Amino acid sequence: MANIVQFENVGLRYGTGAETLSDISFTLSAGSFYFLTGASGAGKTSLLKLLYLAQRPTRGIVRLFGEDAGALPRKRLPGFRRRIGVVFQDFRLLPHLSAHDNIALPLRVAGMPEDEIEGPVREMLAWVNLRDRAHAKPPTLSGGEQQRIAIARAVITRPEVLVADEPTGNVDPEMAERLLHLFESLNRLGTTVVVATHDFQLINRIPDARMMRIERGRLSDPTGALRHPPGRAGSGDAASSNGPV
Ligand SMILES: Nc1ncnc2c1ncn2[C@@H]1O[C@H](COP(=O)(O)OP(=O)(O)OP(=O)(O)O)[C@@H](O)[C@H]1O
Repeated sequence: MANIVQFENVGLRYGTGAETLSDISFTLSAGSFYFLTGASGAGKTSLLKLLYLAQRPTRGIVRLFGEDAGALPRKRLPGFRRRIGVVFQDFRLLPHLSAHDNIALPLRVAGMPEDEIEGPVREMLAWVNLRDRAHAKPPTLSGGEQQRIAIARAVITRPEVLVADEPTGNVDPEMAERLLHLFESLNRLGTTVVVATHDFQLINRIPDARMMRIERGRLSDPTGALRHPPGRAGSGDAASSNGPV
Protein backbone atom coordinates (compact mmCIF):
# COMPACT_ATOMS: atom_id res chain seq x y z
CA MET A 1 0.00 0.00 0.00
CA ALA A 2 1.20 3.54 -0.72
CA ASN A 3 2.61 5.64 2.09
CA ILE A 4 0.15 8.45 2.58
CA VAL A 5 2.06 10.01 5.51
CA GLN A 6 5.75 9.90 6.23
CA PHE A 7 7.56 11.54 9.16
CA GLU A 8 11.36 11.67 8.89
CA ASN A 9 13.31 12.52 12.06
CA VAL A 10 10.74 15.05 13.12
CA GLY A 11 11.28 17.21 16.20
CA LEU A 12 8.95 19.77 17.74
CA ARG A 13 9.83 22.39 20.32
CA TYR A 14 7.35 24.89 21.74
CA GLY A 15 9.19 28.11 22.56
CA THR A 16 12.67 27.70 23.98
CA GLY A 17 12.09 24.66 26.23
CA ALA A 18 13.11 21.05 25.68
CA GLU A 19 11.73 19.25 22.63
CA THR A 20 8.17 18.01 23.04
CA LEU A 21 8.66 15.52 20.20
CA SER A 22 12.04 14.06 19.19
CA ASP A 23 13.24 11.86 16.36
CA ILE A 24 9.77 10.87 15.21
CA SER A 25 9.93 8.65 12.13
CA PHE A 26 7.05 6.53 10.85
CA THR A 27 4.90 5.92 7.82
CA LEU A 28 1.16 5.43 7.46
CA SER A 29 -0.17 3.26 4.64
CA ALA A 30 -3.16 4.45 2.68
CA GLY A 31 -6.34 2.74 3.81
CA SER A 32 -5.08 1.46 7.17
CA PHE A 33 -6.46 2.07 10.66
CA TYR A 34 -4.07 3.34 13.34
CA PHE A 35 -4.31 4.02 17.03
CA LEU A 36 -1.91 6.47 18.64
CA THR A 37 -1.55 5.87 22.34
CA GLY A 38 0.59 7.11 25.21
CA ALA A 39 0.33 8.72 28.64
CA SER A 40 -1.15 12.15 29.16
CA GLY A 41 1.40 14.75 28.07
CA ALA A 42 3.41 12.25 26.00
CA GLY A 43 2.83 14.27 22.83
CA LYS A 44 -0.13 12.67 21.02
CA THR A 45 -1.95 15.91 20.26
CA SER A 46 1.31 17.55 19.21
CA LEU A 47 2.02 14.72 16.77
CA LEU A 48 -1.51 14.92 15.34
CA LYS A 49 -1.16 18.70 14.91
CA LEU A 50 1.92 18.12 12.78
CA LEU A 51 -0.06 15.60 10.78
CA TYR A 52 -2.99 17.90 10.07
CA LEU A 53 -0.71 20.87 9.44
CA ALA A 54 -1.74 22.96 12.44
CA GLN A 55 1.89 22.98 13.55
CA ARG A 56 5.18 22.98 11.68
CA PRO A 57 8.02 20.76 12.86
CA THR A 58 11.09 22.43 14.33
CA ARG A 59 13.20 19.91 12.45
CA GLY A 60 12.76 16.95 10.14
CA ILE A 61 10.31 16.39 7.32
CA VAL A 62 6.57 15.75 7.33
CA ARG A 63 5.62 14.26 3.98
CA LEU A 64 1.91 14.08 3.13
CA PHE A 65 0.53 12.51 -0.02
CA GLY A 66 4.11 12.22 -1.28
CA GLU A 67 4.98 15.89 -0.82
CA ASP A 68 7.12 17.70 1.76
CA ALA A 69 4.48 19.69 3.66
CA GLY A 70 7.11 22.20 4.81
CA ALA A 71 7.92 23.11 1.22
CA LEU A 72 4.32 23.67 0.12
CA PRO A 73 3.54 27.17 -1.06
CA ARG A 74 1.09 28.89 1.28
CA LYS A 75 -1.66 28.98 -1.33
CA ARG A 76 -1.69 25.18 -1.60
CA LEU A 77 -2.18 24.65 2.15
CA PRO A 78 -6.00 24.97 2.26
CA GLY A 79 -6.37 22.37 -0.52
CA PHE A 80 -3.99 20.09 1.31
CA ARG A 81 -5.80 20.53 4.62
CA ARG A 82 -9.08 19.54 2.97
CA ARG A 83 -7.59 16.13 2.29
CA ILE A 84 -7.32 15.58 6.07
CA GLY A 85 -10.43 15.57 8.25
CA VAL A 86 -10.01 16.36 11.95
CA VAL A 87 -12.21 15.42 14.91
CA PHE A 88 -11.31 17.23 18.14
CA GLN A 89 -11.98 15.93 21.63
CA ASP A 90 -13.81 19.15 22.49
CA PHE A 91 -15.84 19.02 19.23
CA ARG A 92 -15.18 22.67 18.22
CA LEU A 93 -18.63 23.12 16.76
CA LEU A 94 -19.87 26.65 16.17
CA PRO A 95 -22.51 27.15 18.88
CA HIS A 96 -24.65 29.65 16.97
CA LEU A 97 -25.01 27.38 13.92
CA SER A 98 -27.43 24.45 13.70
CA ALA A 99 -26.14 20.87 13.45
CA HIS A 100 -27.02 21.02 9.75
CA ASP A 101 -25.04 24.22 9.18
CA ASN A 102 -22.03 22.99 11.17
CA ILE A 103 -21.86 19.95 8.92
CA ALA A 104 -22.33 22.12 5.80
CA LEU A 105 -19.57 24.54 6.80
CA PRO A 106 -16.57 22.88 5.08
CA LEU A 107 -18.52 22.70 1.80
CA ARG A 108 -19.55 26.37 2.08
CA VAL A 109 -15.95 27.36 2.89
CA ALA A 110 -14.81 25.39 -0.16
CA GLY A 111 -17.26 27.44 -2.26
CA MET A 112 -19.71 24.69 -3.20
CA PRO A 113 -22.97 26.09 -4.63
CA GLU A 114 -25.85 26.02 -2.10
CA ASP A 115 -28.02 23.72 -4.23
CA GLU A 116 -25.29 21.07 -4.17
CA ILE A 117 -24.78 21.21 -0.40
CA GLU A 118 -28.15 19.92 0.78
CA GLY A 119 -27.77 16.34 -0.50
CA PRO A 120 -24.39 15.59 1.13
CA VAL A 121 -25.46 17.22 4.43
CA ARG A 122 -28.63 15.10 4.58
CA GLU A 123 -26.61 12.02 3.79
CA MET A 124 -24.19 12.83 6.63
CA LEU A 125 -27.00 13.52 9.10
CA ALA A 126 -28.50 10.13 8.25
CA TRP A 127 -25.11 8.40 8.51
CA VAL A 128 -24.58 9.67 12.06
CA ASN A 129 -28.25 8.98 12.85
CA LEU A 130 -29.12 12.57 13.71
CA ARG A 131 -31.64 13.54 11.03
CA ASP A 132 -34.12 14.56 13.71
CA ARG A 133 -31.59 16.96 15.30
CA ALA A 134 -30.66 18.83 12.10
CA HIS A 135 -31.95 22.17 13.37
CA ALA A 136 -30.63 21.87 16.93
CA LYS A 137 -27.78 24.11 18.05
CA PRO A 138 -24.75 22.39 19.63
CA PRO A 139 -25.37 23.62 23.21
CA THR A 140 -28.68 21.71 23.19
CA LEU A 141 -27.07 18.45 22.03
CA SER A 142 -25.53 15.71 24.19
CA GLY A 143 -21.78 15.05 24.11
CA GLY A 144 -22.24 12.00 21.91
CA GLU A 145 -24.54 13.91 19.53
CA GLN A 146 -22.06 16.78 19.29
CA GLN A 147 -19.23 14.37 18.58
CA ARG A 148 -21.23 12.71 15.79
CA ILE A 149 -21.89 16.13 14.25
CA ALA A 150 -18.16 16.84 14.51
CA ILE A 151 -17.37 13.54 12.76
CA ALA A 152 -19.90 14.29 10.02
CA ARG A 153 -18.33 17.74 9.53
CA ALA A 154 -14.85 16.21 9.38
CA VAL A 155 -15.74 13.71 6.67
CA ILE A 156 -18.21 15.60 4.48
CA THR A 157 -15.37 16.68 2.18
CA ARG A 158 -14.41 13.00 1.85
CA PRO A 159 -10.89 13.40 3.20
CA GLU A 160 -8.26 10.76 2.46
CA VAL A 161 -7.10 10.80 6.08
CA LEU A 162 -9.28 11.16 9.17
CA VAL A 163 -7.50 12.22 12.38
CA ALA A 164 -9.40 11.99 15.67
CA ASP A 165 -7.92 13.23 18.96
CA GLU A 166 -9.45 11.39 21.94
CA PRO A 167 -12.81 11.26 20.15
CA THR A 168 -14.40 9.14 22.86
CA GLY A 169 -13.03 11.06 25.83
CA ASN A 170 -16.36 12.73 26.61
CA VAL A 171 -18.84 9.95 25.88
CA ASP A 172 -20.02 6.78 27.63
CA PRO A 173 -18.72 3.34 26.55
CA GLU A 174 -21.80 2.59 24.43
CA MET A 175 -21.42 5.84 22.49
CA ALA A 176 -17.66 5.22 22.22
CA GLU A 177 -18.42 1.97 20.48
CA ARG A 178 -20.90 3.65 18.11
CA LEU A 179 -18.31 6.28 17.24
CA LEU A 180 -15.76 3.55 16.61
CA HIS A 181 -18.19 1.88 14.20
CA LEU A 182 -18.39 5.14 12.25
CA PHE A 183 -14.60 5.25 11.99
CA GLU A 184 -14.51 1.61 10.95
CA SER A 185 -17.11 2.15 8.24
CA LEU A 186 -15.09 5.06 6.86
CA ASN A 187 -11.96 2.96 6.93
CA ARG A 188 -13.74 0.21 4.99
CA LEU A 189 -14.46 2.81 2.31
CA GLY A 190 -10.72 3.44 2.02
CA THR A 191 -10.12 6.37 4.39
CA THR A 192 -6.91 6.17 6.41
CA VAL A 193 -7.95 6.62 10.05
CA VAL A 194 -5.73 7.76 12.93
CA VAL A 195 -7.31 7.77 16.41
CA ALA A 196 -5.44 9.02 19.48
CA THR A 197 -6.74 7.39 22.64
CA HIS A 198 -5.81 6.19 26.11
CA ASP A 199 -8.57 3.62 25.99
CA PHE A 200 -7.20 0.11 25.51
CA GLN A 201 -10.68 -1.40 25.47
CA LEU A 202 -11.35 0.68 22.41
CA ILE A 203 -8.04 -0.31 20.84
CA ASN A 204 -8.80 -3.98 21.33
CA ARG A 205 -12.13 -3.56 19.54
CA ILE A 206 -10.30 -3.31 16.22
CA PRO A 207 -7.86 -6.19 16.18
CA ASP A 208 -6.56 -5.38 12.72
CA ALA A 209 -5.71 -1.79 13.58
CA ARG A 210 -2.08 -0.88 14.02
CA MET A 211 -0.82 0.92 17.08
CA MET A 212 1.76 3.62 17.61
CA ARG A 213 2.82 4.30 21.16
CA ILE A 214 4.43 7.54 22.17
CA GLU A 215 6.44 7.90 25.37
CA ARG A 216 7.74 11.27 26.53
CA GLY A 217 7.86 12.63 23.02
CA ARG A 218 9.37 9.62 21.30
CA LEU A 219 7.81 6.70 19.50
CA SER A 220 8.59 3.78 21.77
CA ASP A 221 10.07 1.91 18.84
CA PRO A 222 12.77 4.18 17.41
CA THR A 223 12.47 2.49 14.00
CA GLY A 224 8.89 3.72 13.84
CA ALA A 225 7.61 0.16 13.24
CA LEU A 226 3.90 -0.08 13.87
CA ARG A 227 2.49 -2.66 16.25
CA HIS A 228 -0.72 -4.46 16.74
CA PRO A 229 -2.56 -3.80 19.99
CA PRO A 230 -1.67 -5.90 23.04
CA GLY A 231 -2.48 -9.55 22.55
CA ARG A 232 -1.97 -9.29 18.81
CA ALA A 233 1.76 -8.60 18.73
CA GLY A 234 3.65 -10.95 16.46
CA SER A 235 0.53 -11.84 14.50
CA GLY A 236 2.47 -12.02 11.28
CA ASP A 237 2.39 -8.42 10.06
CA ALA A 238 5.79 -7.26 8.86
CA ALA A 239 5.38 -4.15 10.97
CA SER A 240 5.38 -6.21 14.16
CA SER A 241 8.52 -8.10 13.28
CA ASN A 242 10.53 -6.52 16.08
CA GLY A 243 8.61 -8.44 18.73
CA PRO A 244 6.01 -7.43 21.28
CA VAL A 245 5.84 -3.90 22.64
N1 LIG B 1 1.07 25.21 22.53
C1 LIG B 1 1.91 24.69 23.44
N2 LIG B 1 2.87 25.46 24.00
C2 LIG B 1 3.73 24.93 24.91
N3 LIG B 1 3.71 23.64 25.33
C3 LIG B 1 2.78 22.85 24.81
C4 LIG B 1 1.82 23.31 23.84
N4 LIG B 1 1.02 22.28 23.50
C5 LIG B 1 1.44 21.22 24.21
N5 LIG B 1 2.48 21.55 25.00
C6 LIG B 1 3.22 20.64 25.90
O1 LIG B 1 3.69 19.55 25.12
C7 LIG B 1 3.60 18.33 25.87
C8 LIG B 1 2.77 17.32 25.08
O2 LIG B 1 1.43 17.79 25.01
P1 LIG B 1 0.32 17.06 24.13
O3 LIG B 1 -0.95 17.82 24.27
O4 LIG B 1 0.86 16.85 22.77
O5 LIG B 1 0.23 15.65 24.90
P2 LIG B 1 -0.89 14.51 24.83
O6 LIG B 1 -0.16 13.21 24.79
O7 LIG B 1 -1.83 14.80 23.73
O8 LIG B 1 -1.61 14.70 26.23
P3 LIG B 1 -3.16 14.40 26.65
O9 LIG B 1 -3.35 12.92 26.53
O10 LIG B 1 -3.21 14.87 28.07
O11 LIG B 1 -4.04 15.20 25.72
C9 LIG B 1 3.00 18.68 27.22
O12 LIG B 1 4.05 18.82 28.15
C10 LIG B 1 2.31 20.03 26.96
O13 LIG B 1 2.30 20.82 28.12
